[in-house]
Amino acid sequence: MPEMSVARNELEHERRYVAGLYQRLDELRAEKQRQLDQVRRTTSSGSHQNRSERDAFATMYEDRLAQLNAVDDRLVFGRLDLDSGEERYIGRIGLSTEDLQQLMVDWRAPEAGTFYQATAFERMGVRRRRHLILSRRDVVAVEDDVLDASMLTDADSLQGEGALLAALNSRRTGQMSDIVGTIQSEQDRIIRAPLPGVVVVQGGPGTGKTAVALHRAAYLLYTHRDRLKSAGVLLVGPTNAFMKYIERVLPSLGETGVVMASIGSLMPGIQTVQEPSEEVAALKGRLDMAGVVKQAVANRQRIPAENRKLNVEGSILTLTPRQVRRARDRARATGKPHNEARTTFVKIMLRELTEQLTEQLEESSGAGNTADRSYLTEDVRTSRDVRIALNLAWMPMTPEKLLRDLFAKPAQLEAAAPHLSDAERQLLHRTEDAPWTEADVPLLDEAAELLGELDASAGRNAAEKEQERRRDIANAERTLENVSATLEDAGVDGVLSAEALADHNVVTETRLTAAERASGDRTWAYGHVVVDEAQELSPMQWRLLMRKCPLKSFTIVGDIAQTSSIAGSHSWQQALEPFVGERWQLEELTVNYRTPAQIAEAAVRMANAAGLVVSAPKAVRDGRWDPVIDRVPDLEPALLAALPEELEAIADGLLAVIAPARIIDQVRAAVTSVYGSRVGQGAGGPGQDIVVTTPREVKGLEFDGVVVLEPAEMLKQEAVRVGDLYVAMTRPTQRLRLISTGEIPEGIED
Ligand SMILES: Nc1ncnc2c1ncn2[C@@H]1O[C@H](COP(=O)(O)OP(=O)(O)OP(=O)(O)O)[C@@H](O)[C@H]1O
Repeated sequence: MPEMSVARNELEHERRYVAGLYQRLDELRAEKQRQLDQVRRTTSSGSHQNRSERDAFATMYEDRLAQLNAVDDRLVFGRLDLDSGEERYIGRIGLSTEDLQQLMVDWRAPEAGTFYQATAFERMGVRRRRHLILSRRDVVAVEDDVLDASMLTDADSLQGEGALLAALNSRRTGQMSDIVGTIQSEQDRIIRAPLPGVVVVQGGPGTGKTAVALHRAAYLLYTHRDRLKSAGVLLVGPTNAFMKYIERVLPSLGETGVVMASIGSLMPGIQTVQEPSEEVAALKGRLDMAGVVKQAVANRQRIPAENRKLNVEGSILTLTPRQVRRARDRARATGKPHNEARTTFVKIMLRELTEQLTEQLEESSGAGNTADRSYLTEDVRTSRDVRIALNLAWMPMTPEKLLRDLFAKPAQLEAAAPHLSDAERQLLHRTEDAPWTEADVPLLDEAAELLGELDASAGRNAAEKEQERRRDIANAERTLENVSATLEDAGVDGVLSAEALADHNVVTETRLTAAERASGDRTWAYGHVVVDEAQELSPMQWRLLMRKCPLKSFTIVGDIAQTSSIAGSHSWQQALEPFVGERWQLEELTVNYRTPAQIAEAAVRMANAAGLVVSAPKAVRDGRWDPVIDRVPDLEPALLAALPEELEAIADGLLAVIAPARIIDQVRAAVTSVYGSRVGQGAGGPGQDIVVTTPREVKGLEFDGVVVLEPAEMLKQEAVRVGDLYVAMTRPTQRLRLISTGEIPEGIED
């Protein structure tokens, strides 16, 4: 047969197969919808068990339906032809026929691993790897890697090059997409690394660190469901804009159970802004701030300087410093947090004061008079003087109040941080009504740890809630016992047994509640934490994250060379040593998938000329353009003149104008005056194809075209690092233009 018609036949074959997969997906969807409607129609008889039975099923069906809907786009992307003769299709989820014939394997299943790992040198039983390139539901192309010995190629060559390049060249939308069809083997190794321990993924710009972090979260949830279903996975990124940029990736991989949070939003109920001063952020990020917070709490447990007279219903009692000190020491010895230990302190003090009162009354009314002690205790407890004295000695305290006072009242800061210089204390000073910042979050969390629940009854509520949750789970378990084997629930993998259904139900029940409950609970202990752009974290932020995962199971991704915050890290060793010692493992990503070679090389030359050692990942592709450089007398007219050309070059793709913070407002105003509502912030919103932003905000994002304004200023701003300019120059997927009224930093021009 001529080659062309072979190819056409193959394409036809795949089209038919893929159409069959979609048909099965639609059947499952319809079935789930029907089951959901039925459960919703069932009126509950009102008993707790019936209601929770119904809710458990409704939740399970909703969850499945959401998953089946989310995987519609490019449902399948690969096929393996194995030595055994088996043809194995790889897709976003597993699919089977009604009688349990496997139609497609989930990409995370062990049987799918070879799709990403097999090379011509190490075939792993694979004869041919086929990439299916879909547009919506239709197969538009197939691309084969033939791995048998007679066609031996370079083992390092990229897998599915055509599919990969098509993905890399596609226009950016302001929302990251998954890379599940084209994961490369160095990335796959990291995605499938074992769950325990700390894995650090270091890689230059565009090497897929964020992509790897997200796919790893999905992989871990799939592979270690049993361990992670109730504890959950936390994914932390640098900013809200970044979280928005990546928010669709996990659902498209069929995962909704990950708690995603920016570093500034980790204190439930507290809204934060960026810390306006870098120096303040660095100071608040220092590990010794933990000691300052600790001292501030201790200072709220005060010994009066002298005796104090207290009026209790006309009797005058004496409170001595010695009494307070003894009660304080005994309360501290409980090891409980401040607000909880206060109960002990108050109990001791009330007892002693009641004894004093009893003695006084006995003396005045003659020995042998046995006054009702409980009545006297009440008198002491409700005395205004006593209340004031006990509060002065041991004030109940919220983390917010502690920190507001600490930063607004110089005397308190001096008492808590005598080791700081006057200048440092001055940096921390601010008014009581100042907004919370990202750098405050670890301090608030630290304070919350040391203070504990404000209200003793809050502890009781938590205990009650926990009891209720156990009751719910017990109910769910009874529900499952009641499920008859005839209830053939067609799950994603076809008809399930009653046992599988039981498993599924428990998973669904606890996974959903885990994610929901975890995100509102400051003290939640996660089973795994993924940290993106981790180079920016201050030591105090690390300390906070380490508390969130007592098992110390972390995936940490970042690039030390891109650190732009002065609170951030200079080395992974330095960042992690205080928390996990040497117990972490470094993985590196070496290929730049985002930036064309000409632009990536200019960024590296610039970094090297500025004395920064950067890992220079190998760029996958050449671009059409060298970086364009404009030296101009006036910035704004030059920018406005350049924009039409840039927009045209990227054919209505996404364009970012990155400017130093000093001029960002005027630049935004100038661009908006011409382009109006097309101009957005962050990664851009719907209908917005131009973004005006600072290097700091652009971290982790990417655009088809980038215009960098005043590059020399971005370079100069950072005394020892070129982070900002390096970050800005490595954002484009197609085209870079630099506009400067001053110098062009060394190295950019070849
Ligand atoms: N295997 C792959 N297949 C297709 N696209 C990929 C692959 N790996 C990475 N990419 C794409 O390359 C771009 C850069 O990836 P990503 O944002 O994860 O890089 P990064 O290392 O986090 O970069 P930075 O450090 O600059 O934030 C993204 O568009 C991503 O989808």
